[in-house]
Amino acid sequence: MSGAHLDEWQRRSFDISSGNCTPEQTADAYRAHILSIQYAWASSQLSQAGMDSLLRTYSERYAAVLDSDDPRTGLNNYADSALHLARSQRNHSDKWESFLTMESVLELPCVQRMIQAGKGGGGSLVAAGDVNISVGQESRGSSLPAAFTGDCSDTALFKPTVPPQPKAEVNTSASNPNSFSRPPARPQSVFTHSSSALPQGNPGPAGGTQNYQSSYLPNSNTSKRKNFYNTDRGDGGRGQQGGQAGSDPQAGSNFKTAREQFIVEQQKKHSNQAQRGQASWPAAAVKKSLGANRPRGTFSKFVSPIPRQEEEEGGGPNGNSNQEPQIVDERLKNFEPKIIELIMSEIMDHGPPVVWEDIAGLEFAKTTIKEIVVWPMLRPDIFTGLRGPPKGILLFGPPGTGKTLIGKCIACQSGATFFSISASSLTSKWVGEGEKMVRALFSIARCHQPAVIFIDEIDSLLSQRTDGEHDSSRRIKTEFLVQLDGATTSAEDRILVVGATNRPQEIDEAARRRLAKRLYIPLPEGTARRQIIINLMTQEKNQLDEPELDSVVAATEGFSGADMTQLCREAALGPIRSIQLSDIATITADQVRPIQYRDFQDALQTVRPSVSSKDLELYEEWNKTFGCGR
Ligand SMILES: Nc1ncnc2c1ncn2[C@@H]1O[C@H](COP(=O)(O)OP(=O)(O)OP(=O)(O)O)[C@@H](O)[C@H]1O
Ligand SMILES: [Mg+2]
Repeated sequence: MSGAHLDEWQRRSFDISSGNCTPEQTADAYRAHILSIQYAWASSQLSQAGMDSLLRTYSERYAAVLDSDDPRTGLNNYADSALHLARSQRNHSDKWESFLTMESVLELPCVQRMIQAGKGGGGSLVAAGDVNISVGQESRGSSLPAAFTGDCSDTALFKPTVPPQPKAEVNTSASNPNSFSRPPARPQSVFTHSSSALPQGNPGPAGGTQNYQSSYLPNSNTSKRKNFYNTDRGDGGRGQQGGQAGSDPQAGSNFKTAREQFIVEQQKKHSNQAQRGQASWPAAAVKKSLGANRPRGTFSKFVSPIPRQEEEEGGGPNGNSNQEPQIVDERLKNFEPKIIELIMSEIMDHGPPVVWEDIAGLEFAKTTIKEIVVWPMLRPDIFTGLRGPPKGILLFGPPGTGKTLIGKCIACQSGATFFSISASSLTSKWVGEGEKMVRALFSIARCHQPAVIFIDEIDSLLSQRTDGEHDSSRRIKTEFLVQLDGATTSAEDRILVVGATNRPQEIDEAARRRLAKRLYIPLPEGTARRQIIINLMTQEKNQLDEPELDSVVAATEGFSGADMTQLCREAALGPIRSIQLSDIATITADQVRPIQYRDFQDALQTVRPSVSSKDLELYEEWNKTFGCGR
């Protein structure tokens, strides 16, 4: 190779090995390597054997970058996300149809140009600035050039309403089975380079539309280069059309670009399905393009709307006896597995079990929640029509009064699928992902009915919408309101949203309306505080008698449940503090003295109520205005 060429090669190799390259840059560098190898061979700077071996190595590396769905090393994931972003525009409407029909695609100016070029014969099908999709020459017996036929696999992602007619004449089932390129999820020729700034040249080897020509290549050996291109055209043709082999059958005989392989497989599948009278190849294309080989873990059933087995056995989506997973797939097919996985990880199975008796006081709130959550879940047949439970509950009150505890209790006692969602799990740095998460959350909840979606600190998610706020958080809120309103849920859906907050005044008024049952969770009264102490003290050795207990209860007026817990913890440390330092290493657990009244007195010196009376007034006020308590 020439010096300039080698310098360039060296620079690119250094870039790749530096580890600082993005997958796109790595792919570009490999692509450039491949071109350099071809040009070096065409210019007699490289032997045939050398070219074969180098080409194989670098094509494999390039294909690995294309196919890898690791976002740090591959492009497949990128395509996956991008395509999902595009597809998510469909929202929940299963009846959505893309405007991309066969007719509308045919009317596109660039397609018209290609058709014209194809009809004209001999002319270039693709202009220099045009995209990278040509895979060969005009298909025989078809008015469409093969370039366009290949492109159909891309548009198939948007499910054209008119399924493309099978084109048996371009079926290339006789293609080389030894191909080492896997079908790419990102359908792009290995040799594709779409830069319009580069001079137009002949298509590169293996049928790619490579228009790139290195400016520093020596001009010698023009005839060989020409021959090379002719050879490779033939080679590409072999893949696409079963045409004549190139002058050197060894050259790239095992090589097929990832895109070629992809198209070949699509066409094969397409013609098979056409023979069976089916037209489901767009779905197959989606599946292929989105890296179906990715390990999906336990959530695989949500990903693929049409299982591969079914396709190959000839059963259509309706011909399967296993109907239930199909329905689940249908409802979740618009969501990325990643998002579904994230939401599923928020399902709370069983934490430490909490029973209603663990919650001291709060009788009204507990009864109301049982009415709304537990009974309707048990007897949905009775709780219908006007008796139907509300779709949303808001638990509000000072900090530490047991709102989260109630949430945990609902999780354990309701028998519903319990999603415990934090605002942070619904927000994402990716634009558009936040609202997708919200949509996915409700869709998954719909699939796992009856379901309770518990959102702690809901104020951070549904605070008042302001002009200055970030657009994405605004969209998340809007999506949430839409979902809460049940516009996309039917009346029979048994999904309950329970929000908890200690800042009810910050909640958006639209959200407030949707959380119809607003329950005040106040500071515990005397009996509740007493109950908390008894509950906690039964687990410990203590010598607290009734009058002492009464005086502790009296001394803790204004304490929240959390403050009471803190007081008991502090008092429980009293016996430990009374142990001599010299004994602490040797004393047995039995020798630690029981907790006594004096420990509580000491603890009361350090533990103070965490809620001020001024704050309390605000809650009381809000409860009077918006609360549903008596
Ligand atoms: N009514 C109660 N009965 C028993 N324990 C309680 C009660 N209220 C609070 N606690 C105790 O206080 C701890 C904190 O309560 P929790 O986390 O439910 O408060 P919260 O109302 O969610 O507070 P925040 O608004 O700050 O989130 C609980 O783990 C529990 O130990
Ligand atoms: Mg809480």
